[in-house]
Amino acid sequence: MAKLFRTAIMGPPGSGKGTISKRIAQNVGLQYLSSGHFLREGIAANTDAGVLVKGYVERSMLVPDHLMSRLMLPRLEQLTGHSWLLDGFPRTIAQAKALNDICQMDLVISLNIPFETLRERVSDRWIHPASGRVYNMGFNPPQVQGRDDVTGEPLIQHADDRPEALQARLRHYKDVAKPVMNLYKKSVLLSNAEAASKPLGSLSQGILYQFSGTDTDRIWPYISSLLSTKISTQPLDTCQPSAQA
Ligand SMILES: Nc1nc2c(ncn2[C@@H]2O[C@H](COP(=O)(O)OP(=O)(O)OP(=O)(O)O)[C@@H](O)[C@H]2O)c(=O)[nH]1
Ligand SMILES: Nc1ncnc2c1ncn2[C@H]1C[C@H](O)[C@@H](COP(=O)(O)OP(=O)(O)O)O1
Repeated sequence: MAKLFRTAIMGPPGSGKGTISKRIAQNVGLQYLSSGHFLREGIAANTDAGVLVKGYVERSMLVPDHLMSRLMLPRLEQLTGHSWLLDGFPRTIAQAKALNDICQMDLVISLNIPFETLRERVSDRWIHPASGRVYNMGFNPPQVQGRDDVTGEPLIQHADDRPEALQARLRHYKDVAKPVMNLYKKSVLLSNAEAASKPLGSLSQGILYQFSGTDTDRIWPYISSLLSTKISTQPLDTCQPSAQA
């Protein structure tokens, strides 16, 4: 049985989840799954899932929990035997509970970034809509201004990244994320044996690590060091579907 590592990254819009996830994926051999990217791929390929979620994503609305879980959980079950990192899922307490029912995560990273920093970043954010590649005109500019590095196609700015829209998204994020963070924050001290004997879905978990700051480059070394510690002390794979509770 291999040592597997299951983690998720949380944070408000523009907090650097995508940027940090890319670094984690490069440093630790794990599968990176961004819910936003996954949904957009389905929409572009016109899959059944894509058709179902298109209306929500086009209006920047959250996809309903039952639908989101129905799409994401089978995708994660396909990754049995792999370590993974989730970005954008679970977003709500209902999604976190649904995920808990199939798998217990090892670590949840939460980014706590001041509003003013978020505002500056997103107003400078440009994306390549087809791939979801993200640029920032100061921090990681494209090689050619206004063009995607890989395809050369034009970059766009999201209407959602306007300051008024950002403020509303941030408020919404806080309301929705708080119970999710509480779920991962609560620490129940159990031995591995005790934990193994409980249905996974019933556990609250002390696995939330919060990082605050204004610069991804300053936060990153702490995350990198946490990951090294966690991965080297990780027990053999404990991620099992929960017993039917
Ligand atoms: N100036 C600056 N920009 C940064 C830093 N870290 C990330 N960025 C940029 O800030 C923007 C937001 O970063 P993302 O990684 O897209 O953030 P996210 O949390 O995935 O954002 P959402 O997709 O809205 O949830 C991007 O344009 C990044 O290139 C930083 O330390 N400084
Ligand atoms: N876990 C989740 N639950 C519900 N909706 C989600 C979701 N993850 C993404 N979405 C929806 C919300 C938006 O309509 C769209 C894009 O989400 P996003 O977080 O802005 O992605 P990205 O940051 O990759 O652009 O997908």
